[in-house]
Amino acid sequence: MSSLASAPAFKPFNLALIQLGGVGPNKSENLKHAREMILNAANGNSGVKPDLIVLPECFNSPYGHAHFPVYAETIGFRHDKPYDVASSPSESVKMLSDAAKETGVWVVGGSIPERDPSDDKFYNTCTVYSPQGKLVAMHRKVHLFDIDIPGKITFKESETLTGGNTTNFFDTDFARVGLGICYDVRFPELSMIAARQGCHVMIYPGAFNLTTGPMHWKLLQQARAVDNQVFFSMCSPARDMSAGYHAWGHSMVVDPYGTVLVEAEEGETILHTHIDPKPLHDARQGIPVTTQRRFDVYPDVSK
Ligand SMILES: O=C(O)CCC(=O)C(=O)O
Repeated sequence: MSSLASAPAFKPFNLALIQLGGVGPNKSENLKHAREMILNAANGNSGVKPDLIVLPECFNSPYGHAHFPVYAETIGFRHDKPYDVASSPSESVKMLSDAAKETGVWVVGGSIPERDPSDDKFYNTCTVYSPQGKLVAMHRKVHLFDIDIPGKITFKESETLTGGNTTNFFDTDFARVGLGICYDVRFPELSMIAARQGCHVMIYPGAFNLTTGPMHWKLLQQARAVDNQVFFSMCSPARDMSAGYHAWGHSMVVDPYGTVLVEAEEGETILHTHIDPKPLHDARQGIPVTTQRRFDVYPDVSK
């Protein structure tokens, strides 16, 4: 959870999504490659450096409920307490913080399996770093990916994970950014709350699959973008058919009209986009749903 002080002014910025490939069983290799890709992304596109770099869900370990406890790291971050990265027990936190500091860019560190020693539970957790390398925000996936589509895909994150119980955003000098992870996108409440708390952009590291990816990956991002008149972006791992989980890829950025600004294919790539606040302001002015809500008709969602 983050402070509800007024949101920063929304300014133009450059966003880079790393559709990371080659995530395998060796965590040190995964971290090394993710770091190299952050440095590559920070070199920018035609000399335009990004302000914010995003990694995908579960970037330091294979994806699957059996892997989470094996790869889990203690992070120990709390939004209401100062956090010292130098004494963090998490090697992933240290790498992400160093990479943010070295490049001078905001980093949304995808997600990693987290173990919280205070309750001895495991979470799917996203951490966020300022350009000074400070860990400023954290989001634990709220809605666990438990689905069963016979003959296609059965997945049960709740076998080993616990869902987080907070909504989260962070403030930069260019936008207020709301956080979610993958399956969270299916629950409009999370992004609706973030938008009503002043978020301009939603970033959801994610890893849809070859069944639900073609069905819903783009549709859900467009829906959440249009519902809330915000920019919406999900960053996926690259597809690896030799891995246990086949990610859909297709990382993308959608504007507040629902227009897809950029979309990857399935392989490893870095997507660079310029985010211009104008479509957000134009959409809200021209189709003013954000001021036309009838909370008298649905008071249970008015808080
Ligand atoms: O919602 C879906 O279809 C996929 C979700 C997912 O892969 C995840 O939460 O990791």
